Amino acid sequence: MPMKIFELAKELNKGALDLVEELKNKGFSVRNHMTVLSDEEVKQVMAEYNSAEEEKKASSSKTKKKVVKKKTTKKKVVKKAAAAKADSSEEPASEETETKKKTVVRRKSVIRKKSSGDSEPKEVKPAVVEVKEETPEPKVEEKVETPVEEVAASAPEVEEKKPEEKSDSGFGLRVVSTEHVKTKEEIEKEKAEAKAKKEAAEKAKQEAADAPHRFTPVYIPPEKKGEEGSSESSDDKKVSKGRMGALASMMSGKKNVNKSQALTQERADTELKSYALGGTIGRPVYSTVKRKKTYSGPTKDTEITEVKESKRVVKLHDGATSDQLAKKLKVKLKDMIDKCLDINLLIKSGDYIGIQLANEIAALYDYRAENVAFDEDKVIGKEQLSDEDKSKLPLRNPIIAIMGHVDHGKTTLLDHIRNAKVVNEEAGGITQHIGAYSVKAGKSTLTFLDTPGHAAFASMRQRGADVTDLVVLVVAADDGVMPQTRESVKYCNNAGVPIIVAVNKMDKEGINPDRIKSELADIGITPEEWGGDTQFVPISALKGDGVDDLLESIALQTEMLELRASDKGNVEGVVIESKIEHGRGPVATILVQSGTLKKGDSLVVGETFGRARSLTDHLGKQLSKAGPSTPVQILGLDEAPSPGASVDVVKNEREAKKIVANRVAERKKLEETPKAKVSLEDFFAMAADDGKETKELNLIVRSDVQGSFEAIKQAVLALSNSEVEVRVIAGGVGAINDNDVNLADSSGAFILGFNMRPNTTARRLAEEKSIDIKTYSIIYELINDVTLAIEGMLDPDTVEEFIGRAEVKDTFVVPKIGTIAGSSVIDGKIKVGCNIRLLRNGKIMFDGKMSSLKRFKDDVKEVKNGFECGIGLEGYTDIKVNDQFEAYMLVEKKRTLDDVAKEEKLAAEAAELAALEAEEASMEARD
Ligand SMILES: Nc1nc2c(ncn2[C@@H]2O[C@H](COP(=O)(O)OP(=O)(O)OP(=O)(O)O)[C@@H](O)[C@H]2O)c(=O)[nH]1
Repeated sequence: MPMKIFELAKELNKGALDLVEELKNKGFSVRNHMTVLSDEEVKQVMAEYNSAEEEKKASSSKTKKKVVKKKTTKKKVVKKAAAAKADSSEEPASEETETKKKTVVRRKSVIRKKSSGDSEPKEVKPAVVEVKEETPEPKVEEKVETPVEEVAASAPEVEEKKPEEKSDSGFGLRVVSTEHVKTKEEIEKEKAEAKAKKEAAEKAKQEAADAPHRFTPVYIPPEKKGEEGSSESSDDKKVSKGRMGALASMMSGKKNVNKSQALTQERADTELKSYALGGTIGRPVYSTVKRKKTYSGPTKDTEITEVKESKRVVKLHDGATSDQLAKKLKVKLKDMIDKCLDINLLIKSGDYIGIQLANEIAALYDYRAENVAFDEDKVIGKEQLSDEDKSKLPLRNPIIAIMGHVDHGKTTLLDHIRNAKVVNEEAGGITQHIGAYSVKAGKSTLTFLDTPGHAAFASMRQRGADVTDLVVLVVAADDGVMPQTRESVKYCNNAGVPIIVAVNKMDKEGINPDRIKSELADIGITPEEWGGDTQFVPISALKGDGVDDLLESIALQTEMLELRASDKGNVEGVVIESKIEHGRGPVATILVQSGTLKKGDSLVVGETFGRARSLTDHLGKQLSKAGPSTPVQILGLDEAPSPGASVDVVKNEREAKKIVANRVAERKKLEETPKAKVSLEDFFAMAADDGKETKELNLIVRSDVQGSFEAIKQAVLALSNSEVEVRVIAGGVGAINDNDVNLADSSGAFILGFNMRPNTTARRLAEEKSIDIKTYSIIYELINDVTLAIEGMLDPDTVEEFIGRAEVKDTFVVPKIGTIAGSSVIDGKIKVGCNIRLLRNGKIMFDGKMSSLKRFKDDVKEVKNGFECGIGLEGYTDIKVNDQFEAYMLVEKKRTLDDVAKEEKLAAEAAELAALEAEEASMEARD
């Protein structure tokens, strides 16, 4: 019965397509599994199939043996493969190679499983698979390189079996070759060819062995880092590392890219963008990527450029703070401070440095400081004369000041000179109090500076001394050298002003002029008759005795000084006194020091300016001009100038205003400059260390208006007490000037400004002399600071502070130590180092220091109430049972002015009581 192939395959329990293949091989004319086989064909196939089945059964035992054999072969292959690993590649004909060759052949075979389901194919399959597994892929590739003839020669077993299988296996297990199945002849031919090739290869190999050695490139994997004997250079490593790093970055997606990679990426992005833009504008837009220029090797030698000499200048307006200076010098402040120490200069942040000092500091850095502040001298046109030029100038009248202690007769002497000499000689004239006047003494004319009253004496003295050529030191013969006498001497020495001593009150009885000479000689003023150079003139200011001699001596002495000044050129002067008079406005007495002041001149006086509308001398006479050493009173200033202020004549009012504006600006700038805060207490801590016998607080007070000056003066003077005397030795209305600073320097006084600041030159001077100036705008603060200063000068009170009491219970004598009192603390505590009193029935037996304090045998620091202890006394052993110890500490307590006031009140009351008692006693005695 005809059947379709797939039906027959089903019958035979085979795959339809397999059957199609088989039938094709057997020469059946079949196209596919749907091909219909004729009845005969079906029978033929069935017959063949059955005979094959029988044959298969009969040969099943034989097949098993084959399998075993295959297994053995496999084991052999594995073993040989392992052995081959150890063998060198120089043994191409080894068994391993044979196995591999087999493998190569088998790789080209497809193993089909018999559909009968018996165990045989199952056993075969793993066998083949195992062979495959035992032959790793890379090895197969290696074997591919093996000459073909070798493969052919070494694979006879498999190849030879193929025809057998084909012939007798039928539908059994078969190795189906996808390639052409070679015939015997072909195999023989191939063998012959392979043999010939092998011989040729061996011959070539032999020739190669005989030939000279050739380098064979061999890949050596990179050695591990740190491995010894690494042949890889560091550069190679770097490159390799770089590449690997880049690769790693790419793999990880990290942006760990170098500059060039970044640049490339940037370019790529830019390009991408441009393409994107191209979509809209029709063409790609390229932008230039600026490549950063990098230094790629030596080009030019680097030259250190020196700052030109002309540029090594720091320009300062009179000065600068240390911070500003460091900035201008382009150095760190800390470095500058350190460097300044090299020149023994201690500066700190915020310190104001004047131009001179700034120049010194700048020099440390090869710079120089240039003052670019408004050059007043240049505008005024001041000239510095040489000594030779000065010696050619005409002589001028001497300026004389009178100094001395309170009530020694200064005013009396001045009055006498003025009344006797001025009034008498200038008959009919009415003397004007202008603070200075000139008198005739022989051929000379002497100009005396008036010193109005005790209160303002210090101020006038200071002013006078600074402008005076000679000082008459008045010393009362009945009183001798007193504090202000010494102070005057000190000041004159400091200013380099010669002295003539007027020994006054010679009319008094019981005086001892030699005592004065002796006392003054002790402070360096030695009389001529004692070998010194100071004239001592005995006078009586009250009676006028010796005054002519005094004037004569003054004239003589000043003649020797050869005082010269030009009556031409720039006018220079100083303000002696100033006030505002009702109806006249600001009035100032000026002492012309150089040049000739003319009526109508434009003036700059301190921080004010104006025109000299009128010039009046001390006799009230109007002058058209005033030459050197002439005191004149002027009207026409804008404000009342400060005493001591300098007077300059300028071209016109415009220039005067310019100068004044600059001075005001300077002052304001100074006010803004942070100043080191030093309390008056600090000052006095230093002053106290000077070891002065008497405690005096000398002050120089400058204020904006006379009223406040007087108020301040009265307030601070009122703070004087039995221990500290407050003295206002100079001051008044006006800016703190050079003279104030000089006076402070010589007298150790402190400068206080109330609504007043130092002028430019005074500030510089104070800086040079390290004089601290304190300024206030509230009187209370000023008074408070002075109070604190005084309190700082007061000796502290030592007060007793009770700390405890103990009772003696027993006494012991300890060798080398002495008597120890076994005591019980009954109040407070007993402390080591405290003072201790021994009381016996209330009587003080000992008052001193404790030598030891013990608890049992141990030294202790303190023993509290209720505990027992052993007490030893320094240098005292007579301690008895029931005695009491009183422990106390001596504590220093700062005293205040209130304390002093109370003490003084108590002292006054006690003195009054004592006086009363004394009076009563005397009355009783009389009765
Ligand atoms: N006996 C006598 N008394 C004199 C003489 N000179 C001054 N006096 C008196 O001493 C006192 C003080 O004289 P002043 O001239 O006021 O002394 P001062 O030094 O100017 O005093 P202050 O201005 O307060 O510093 C007055 O009572 C004078 O009369 C003198 O030569 N003989």
